[in-house]
Amino acid sequence: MITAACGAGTNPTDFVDKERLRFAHCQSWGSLLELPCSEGRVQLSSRVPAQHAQRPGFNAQYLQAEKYNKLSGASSYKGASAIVRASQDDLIQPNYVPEAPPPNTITLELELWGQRDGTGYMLFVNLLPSSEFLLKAWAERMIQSDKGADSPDKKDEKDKALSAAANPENAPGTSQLFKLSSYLYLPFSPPHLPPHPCPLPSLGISQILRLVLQELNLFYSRDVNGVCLLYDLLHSPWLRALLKVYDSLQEFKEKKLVPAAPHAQALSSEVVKILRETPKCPEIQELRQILQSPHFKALLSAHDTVAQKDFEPLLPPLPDNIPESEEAMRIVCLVKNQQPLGATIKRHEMTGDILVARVIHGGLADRSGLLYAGDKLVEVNGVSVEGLDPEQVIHILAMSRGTIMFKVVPVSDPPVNSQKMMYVRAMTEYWPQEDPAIPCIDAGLPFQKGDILQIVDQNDALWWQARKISDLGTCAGLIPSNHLLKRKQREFWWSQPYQPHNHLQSTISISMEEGDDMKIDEKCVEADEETFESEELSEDKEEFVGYGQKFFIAGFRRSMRLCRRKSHLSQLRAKVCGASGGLGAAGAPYEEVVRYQRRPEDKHRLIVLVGPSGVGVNELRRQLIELDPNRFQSAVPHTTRSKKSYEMDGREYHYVSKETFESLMYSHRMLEYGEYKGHLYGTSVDAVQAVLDGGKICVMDLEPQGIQVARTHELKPYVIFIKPSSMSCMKRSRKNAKIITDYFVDMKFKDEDLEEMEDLAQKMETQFGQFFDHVIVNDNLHDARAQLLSAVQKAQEEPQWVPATWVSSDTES
Ligand SMILES: Nc1ncnc2c1ncn2[C@@H]1O[C@H](COP(=O)(O)OP(=O)(O)OP(=O)(O)O)[C@@H](O)[C@H]1O
Repeated sequence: MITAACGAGTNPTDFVDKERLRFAHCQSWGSLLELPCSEGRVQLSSRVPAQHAQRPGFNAQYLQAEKYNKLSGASSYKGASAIVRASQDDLIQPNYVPEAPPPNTITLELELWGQRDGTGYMLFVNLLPSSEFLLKAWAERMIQSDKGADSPDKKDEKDKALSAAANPENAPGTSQLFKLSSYLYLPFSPPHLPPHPCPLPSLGISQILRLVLQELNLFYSRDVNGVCLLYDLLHSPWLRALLKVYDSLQEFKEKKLVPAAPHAQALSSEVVKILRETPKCPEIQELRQILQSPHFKALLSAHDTVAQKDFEPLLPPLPDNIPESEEAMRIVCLVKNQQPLGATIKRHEMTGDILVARVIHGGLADRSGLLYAGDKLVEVNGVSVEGLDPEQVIHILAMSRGTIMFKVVPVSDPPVNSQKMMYVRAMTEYWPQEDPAIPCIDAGLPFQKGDILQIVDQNDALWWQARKISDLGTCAGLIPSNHLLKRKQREFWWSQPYQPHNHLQSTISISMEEGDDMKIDEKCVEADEETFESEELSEDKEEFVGYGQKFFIAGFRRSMRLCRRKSHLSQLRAKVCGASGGLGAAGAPYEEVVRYQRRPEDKHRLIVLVGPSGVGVNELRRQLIELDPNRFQSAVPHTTRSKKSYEMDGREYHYVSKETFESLMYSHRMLEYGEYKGHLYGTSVDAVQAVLDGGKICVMDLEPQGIQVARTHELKPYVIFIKPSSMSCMKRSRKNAKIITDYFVDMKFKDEDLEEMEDLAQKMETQFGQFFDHVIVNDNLHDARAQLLSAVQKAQEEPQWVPATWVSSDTES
């Protein structure tokens, strides 16, 4: 018996190649074990049956393992090579005659390598007894089995074998030799055919398949090369299943199914009625429940619809004599299921024809694939539209219920939307109801600042079609194109000369700040005149003691925030930014965005916190840093004031000259800056970069006017807006909070402070909402901190919409 255990998922198949046998050992007989192997290690064990080992003459047997160092020698096994190793090396020497009886089990180890040709290599290993021994053994076996009843075929074979054994000169030919060997201890019987997994219906193709398999079976036992593969293929369960499906479909097609009852619903109701009158038992109860369940009723309803062929829409019969001129007509029937048609119409200026102006992406008309922009309407529900106004046609459409039939002359070249899908962030808001110019108010898509829109159609220079990414399942809506919206914005601004907050330069911040300055002044006076004098001292106190802070954290320069409000910030900013005011994007109504996912090896995104004064921006920032100072850090600000004895350059501040500071300002390397008591204070891009370069997440607070400066591909800021909660909640939660920290002014929030905060928050949202990536309502401090932590993590680890320029700049660099 030859058994084989193969590595690398190969399956050995006993298989005989007569040609190979002739080629290699035409003078001897033997077995060829053909292994379809991929690269790997194969072990073969040849076990010599005990009865043969004890026979006289067995010693004369020689085992031969044919060693093919280069299988490439045979043309059909190009490129393959093999080493044959035996557990006892000498056993594999050709024509080796062992001195002692061979062990019962001989193990050969084969190592295969080479180019795979897709089917695996064929390796031949011959384990050959001497032909003399084999003949004798076979003859003896034949004689023994003679005692049993033999078929005429077998008898014939035995006779031939016996004569061959008696006279070695008459040795059988190769194929006969193989047959003989298969009767002996090196069997080559074909593998047992697996039983059919399930009886296939004896129909057409399946029957043919069965016949083919039977036929193949015969070939198999005759060992025709290549049959095995075909056998396996035809016997594969998937092919059988496929054919079974095919047969079933054929059968179904021929049957022409007729419903047993076209009114199953009525029948079911009748049955339920009868069941109600029959004595109650659990089975009847259950049946009643099933028949009355909504799903079952729906199923029966669907069944009846199909059985009665009650399909909508019912197309009107085509007129018998269609005039030639109407050849190009298309009749379109749409079923209006409480949803708009998703198409707009217009009148052709020259001809007066009513045309389909646009088909809304994803709407009913678009999904039907039957109406195109440019199609000429001829009739709607049998009513000719010739000479009608578009409004009158719309009225007919609005009054129609269910099926609407259009007769149209198709446009000769239906428009093809070849533009790629684009995503934009709305930098302004749009309300179709307030726009008298929109072609169809109902088709308009309202959006707010910061909404991400998917632009699906830009064919029209004035009106694009878009969807909100939060609502991609719906059909698209009309939005003004970039060009049109810019024009509208310009017109609006010019028509509103007394509303400076709508101006491109966005001077709302300036007016807000001026207002704040006054309030601060009042508070300061109200609190303590002395406070101004002791400001520096208090600042020192804050930076060293940190009022409760466990360790020194740079960048909490309260004085700078206050001084900025009191300083000439607006003038400084105007000087630096020129006429554009640094808000160039305010003029662009849409900003193209892409999905950005920070890779682990990338620098962290800058986290910017924005909020009205006193809302808790610094409190939250401080708490976040204290939570994990190894992960979060502030940027060290710059100042032109002189260093004090207890300070360290680069710890509290970077102490620089006025010239250096101004050069940073004018080269736009300052994210924020202000002047107080003749000194400049600010945070530079480089200070932020230093934190990011150190592998930490830089968390900074910024006046909203600074967001635009920070929005670079370098920093990729993620802006979080800290918003006050409702007045009632604020009054409760800020009972013990201090409006200005103890080093400067220490006083409780008054109602007007809270109102001012709310008002300021609203203004910030209106003016800068498009830049906010996330909004946190700071009611409960603990919750707000948890939200902040989660938002910061999301910003670093999850995909976010960012300006497309940030990502393309990455690719370029
Ligand atoms: N959720 C909250 N509940 C109660 N008190 C809070 C909450 N958030 C902040 N505070 C307190 O409110 C006061 C003002 O907070 P904070 O100093 O952080 O304001 P800010 O937003 O940084 O203001 P500014 O911009 O003027 O510096 C502090 O005393 C702070 O502890």
